[in-house]
Amino acid sequence: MLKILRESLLNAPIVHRGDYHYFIHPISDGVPRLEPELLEEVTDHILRMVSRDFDKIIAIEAMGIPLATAISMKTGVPFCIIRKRAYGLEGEIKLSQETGYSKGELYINDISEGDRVLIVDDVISTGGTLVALTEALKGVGATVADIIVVIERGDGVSRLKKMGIDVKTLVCIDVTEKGVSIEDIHE
Ligand SMILES: O=P(O)(O)OC[C@H]1O[C@H](OP(=O)(O)OP(=O)(O)O)[C@H](O)[C@@H]1O
Ligand SMILES: Nc1nc2[nH]cnc2c(=O)[nH]1
Repeated sequence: MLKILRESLLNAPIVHRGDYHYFIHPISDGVPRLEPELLEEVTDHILRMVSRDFDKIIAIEAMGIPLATAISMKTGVPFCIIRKRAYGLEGEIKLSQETGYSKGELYINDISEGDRVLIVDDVISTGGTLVALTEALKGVGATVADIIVVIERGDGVSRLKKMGIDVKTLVCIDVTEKGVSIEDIHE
């Protein structure tokens, strides 16, 4: 299982973003092209790992979007995108995102008290993005049914665990300038 994901990660090129070794992969970048077989392998696996008890899917721009689209079409559940630009709508919530290589703002719209959400994203690294997002959702009064992230690197998952937040991932990798190695695959 997860054969296409595993092989494609082992072939992922690495570039430098400052001191950060950034891997490039179809699921996390859309580059090189995302083949439907890989998207299907990953989203079918996600649906086996999560509870089906959610009424909204939340995707973080940009690379949560193809995952959320596929999951939405398979489940019939709508998705909202946490955007990197403001719309100025009533009730919009702004949060600060900090990753290992970037800082910016994210904007939440159309999530309300009582919503049961599935959060989906491509990568977790420092966990900065998910810490900010889960805190904002708590403020809104939404319930997080599950958080599922395809690729785990770094200590973000344990950082969230210490806060009492469980993040499920499909694969845990290590990244050096030589490339990606697989530490654990959650089949
Ligand atoms: O755990 P963290 O250190 O917070 O990193 C994880 C975040 O980094 C990537 O987002 P990025 O802002 O690069 O967006 P992209 O999807 O547009 O590549 C990824 O999609 C996560 O949202
Ligand atoms: N594509 C990609 N996305 C990331 N998000 C956090 N770290 C990374 C990384 O190394 N590569």
